[in-house]
Amino acid sequence: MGRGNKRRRPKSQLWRPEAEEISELERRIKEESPKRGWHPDESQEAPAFSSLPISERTLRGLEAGGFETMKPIQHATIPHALAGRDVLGAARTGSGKTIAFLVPLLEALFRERCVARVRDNGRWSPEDGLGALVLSPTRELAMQIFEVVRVVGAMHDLSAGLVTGGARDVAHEKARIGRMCVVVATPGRCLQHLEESPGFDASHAKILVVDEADRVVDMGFAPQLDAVVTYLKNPERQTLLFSATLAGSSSVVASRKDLKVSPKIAQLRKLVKPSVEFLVARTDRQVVRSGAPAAPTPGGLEQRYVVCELDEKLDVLYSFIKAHLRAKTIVFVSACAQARFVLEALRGMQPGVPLLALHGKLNQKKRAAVYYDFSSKPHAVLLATDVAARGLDFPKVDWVVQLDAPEDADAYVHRAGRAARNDASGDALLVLLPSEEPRVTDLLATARVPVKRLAVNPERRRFTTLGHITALVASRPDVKELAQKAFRSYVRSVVLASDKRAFRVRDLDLDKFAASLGLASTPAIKLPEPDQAVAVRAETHAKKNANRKLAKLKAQIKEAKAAKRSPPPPKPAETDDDDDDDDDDLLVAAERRRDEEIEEVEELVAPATQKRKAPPKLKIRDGVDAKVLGKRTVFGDDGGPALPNLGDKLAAAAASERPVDSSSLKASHDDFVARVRDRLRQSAAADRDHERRARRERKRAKLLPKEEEEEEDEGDRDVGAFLASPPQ
Ligand SMILES: Nc1ncnc2c1ncn2[C@@H]1O[C@H](COP(=O)(O)OP(=O)(O)OP(=O)(O)O)[C@@H](O)[C@H]1O
Repeated sequence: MGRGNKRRRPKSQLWRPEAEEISELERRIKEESPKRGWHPDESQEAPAFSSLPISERTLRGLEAGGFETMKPIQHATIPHALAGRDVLGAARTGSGKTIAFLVPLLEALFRERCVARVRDNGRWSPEDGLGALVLSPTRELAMQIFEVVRVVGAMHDLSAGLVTGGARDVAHEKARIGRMCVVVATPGRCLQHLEESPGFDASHAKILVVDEADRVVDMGFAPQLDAVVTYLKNPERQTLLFSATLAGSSSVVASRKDLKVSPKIAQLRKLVKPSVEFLVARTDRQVVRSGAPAAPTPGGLEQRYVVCELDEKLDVLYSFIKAHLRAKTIVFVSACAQARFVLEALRGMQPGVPLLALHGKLNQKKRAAVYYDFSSKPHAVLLATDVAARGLDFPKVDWVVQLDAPEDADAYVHRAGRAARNDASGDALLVLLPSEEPRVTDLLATARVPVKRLAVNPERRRFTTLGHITALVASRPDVKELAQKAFRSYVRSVVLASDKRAFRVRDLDLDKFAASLGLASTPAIKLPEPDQAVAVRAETHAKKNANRKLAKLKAQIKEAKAAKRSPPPPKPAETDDDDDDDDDDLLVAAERRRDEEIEEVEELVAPATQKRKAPPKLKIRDGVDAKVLGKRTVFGDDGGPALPNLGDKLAAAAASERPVDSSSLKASHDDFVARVRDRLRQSAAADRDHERRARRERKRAKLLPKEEEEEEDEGDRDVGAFLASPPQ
């Protein structure tokens, strides 16, 4: 239930008569609404929310959330949206877009439903079904929006529901969704309810909001969005589209004319009226309706990049973490398997800061738990895939480290935008391979991202994660399996990346990379030819989406047959995995696109009949050269050696943990490597057996239906909330 319920008093004591308030609001909106095309002056400070013609209920909700003064994007868009206009709003990450669309949404429903009740003039009312639909590309972002609805809408008599697919029980949602005035949803699950839930009527919905609108298109949700819109039949519908990169980084959209030509925008263009107000917040103070290029990342974000070899990345990360123990850091990697492996690897080294991982292979319950856990911790490291990149508002993130390069400038902007939110300061560090540097820095420069190269002092590279990781992988078959998966996932992400000028597998030293993950041999991997990568990617998606239901049905039939023949296989130890074949999990299919493609392509391109190349032998060098030992990079608090005092202090602190004497280090490392090599040889055969068994079990486990996990989640979380009191 909404917070407003606890403090409810008779309305007469709280509010003046609604009819009176509404007619005054309508009068003010008529008189005070800006002209079409208006945007705030550059010099104009954004005023308080109380200056807007909005209801006391919304004002109190805003006050309760600590929102008094508008942010530039709110100042620019809310007056237009209050006047009932369609809005296309673009502003940097963390600049307050959620409230920019929630305030007009709550106001429109308040005025509509009360007017409907008072005058019975055919406007929307709760009896008409859904009043407003908010679509977000990811579950986490939807959860976050829903939390803001609960705060800002706490004084309104509106019901609100969160519908995001995944582990939730569809039947449970179906029973309730028809009673919701406001639904915050992911596109896949929303469409499913529109198609299947008889009580869910969106035909009178007054408002459609699409948050992270470009991402919705990027993630392949455009067809679902189109399908959803066919259910919204109200000709008076108002549409609000928001995004951080709609107009920002890689594609500058400066006018309505550009809206027509940009293919990505063209897909969204259909959703809004031709008269849409297009507003871009260029800086923290400056809002323009059209205008010159500006950096798409927050002004308070210090952005740097370092260049290192692929096999040095874990050393770089470990050194970074040790130097920033009192920071809250998000580390982006390109695939779930990497997040899981790096988590295990770092945990064993106990760097002295809580470690968490957020990726698409966690079930929804765990993802929510990690989200809240990381949000509440003052210092922690979160290993994340792009699932966490868009729109998530983790409080006070100091650093964003992109350990694997982003696919493009938009992805960079969204990842980096997890820090320096809401006018705070923050730092972003991008780790690039030498082969990636020229192209990626070009892309960032074109997108006007001000990122500076950081020269890392090689003198400060002294330690390695290799010894620990090799021992860990040798002693833990489950971690070894993760390392192999991480290896394959990373390599495939490079092969399947669309920008071939930035990402080329031939530039990678795969043997060294495998060794840096503690693997005795380089895992065999069958890859599509580079010129087939795009086709493989597209085909994989099409197949996956088209065949989900059929695949599930087939799997169930197959499983039933197998059960008749033999007892069920033991459940695999790994319990985090979401079931990729979950029929209801439409969102995750797209959300995990990169990761899932990676998993699926493996099946597509490595048929059992194909001969595999024998994996090369373990490459542990006889001598101990700097590369094999790895390098420890010591960063100062500013991310590099720019502040020598602090950097030296940190280096000394790190050095005090482990001796720096290079000759004794070399001798003990030689000895260690020899022992590990013996152990590896002994365990290699056993590991191969284990791998085979695990692969078989995974295949069988994938065929198991998903109901068990969904039951576990049933009732764990609200599907909806009545913000103040249930609609009459
Ligand atoms: N008017 C305001 N006054 C104070 N704080 C605000 C205001 N509006 C938003 N915030 C805070 O700013 C932060 C960022 O807001 P929000 O998540 O809406 O940004 P966003 O633009 O949607 O970001 P992203 O592009 O990453 O989704 C939040 O913590 C929010 O509580």
